[in-house]
Amino acid sequence: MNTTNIDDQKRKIRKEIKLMKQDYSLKQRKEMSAPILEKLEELPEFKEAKTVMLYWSMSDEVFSHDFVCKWASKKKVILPCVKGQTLDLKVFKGVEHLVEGENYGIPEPDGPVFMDEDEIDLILIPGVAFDKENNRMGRGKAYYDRLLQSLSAFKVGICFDFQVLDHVPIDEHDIKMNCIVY
Ligand SMILES: Nc1nc2c(c(=O)[nH]1)N(C=O)[C@@H](CNc1ccc(C(=O)N[C@@H](CCC(=O)O)C(=O)O)cc1)CN2
Ligand SMILES: Nc1ncnc2c1ncn2[C@@H]1O[C@H](COP(=O)(O)OP(=O)(O)OP(=O)(O)O)[C@@H](O)[C@H]1O
Repeated sequence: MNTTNIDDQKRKIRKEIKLMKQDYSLKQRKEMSAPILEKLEELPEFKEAKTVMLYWSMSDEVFSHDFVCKWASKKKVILPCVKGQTLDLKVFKGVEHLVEGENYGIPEPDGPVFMDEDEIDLILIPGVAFDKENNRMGRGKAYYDRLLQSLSAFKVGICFDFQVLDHVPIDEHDIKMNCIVY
């Protein structure tokens, strides 16, 4: 199978998942998110982690805002910042220090870039779809694929249950998760 074909398959899945997500209100999404985040908190790798990279959820993802705030007083919490084709990492210092990011307007920390990538013990990664073999597909910009190439942290994919498929198409760049919580 050639790459174009895989990109086509991914595009089809992104469209299908997008339709399923439209069924949920913010209230429902928060209710669906709580038990997923509780599972994450039970993971030994999360409990032991001192530095974690989380994400500030967009309107169709597992709701993470309260989770980020909750854990920021107990662990060093890093968030991704869009910088051209790549992601910068910055330490979360509170909601009042979030600014609108470039391109997608996702809130991200202001302040200096966090350079100690090796210090990150665990990284929580949202995605459009995952499969039982721990494969992940994202929004199609390969931001996380590029970032993960240089990180050795424990990788946890996170999504709603309807986003776990039997099989997601993968190409040579895609990096597997260590586990998925949903
Ligand atoms: N919460 C969160 N933060 C994140 C990511 C993410 O997936 N979730 N990212 C993970 O990479 C990076 C941002 N990447 C993004 C890539 C695409 C789109 C997006 O809105 N895409 C449109 C269609 C594409 C387009 O605009 O051409 C869409 O999905 O509808 C948003 C963020 C860094 N921060
Ligand atoms: N490390 C990489 N370097 C250069 N190009 C890449 C890399 N990883 C993926 N690509 C290319 O970028 C495009 C998008 O990749 P892909 O569909 O895997 O992104 P994604 O994992 O869904 O997105 P994201 O990681 O942003 O959530 C593909 O055409 C892919 O071949």
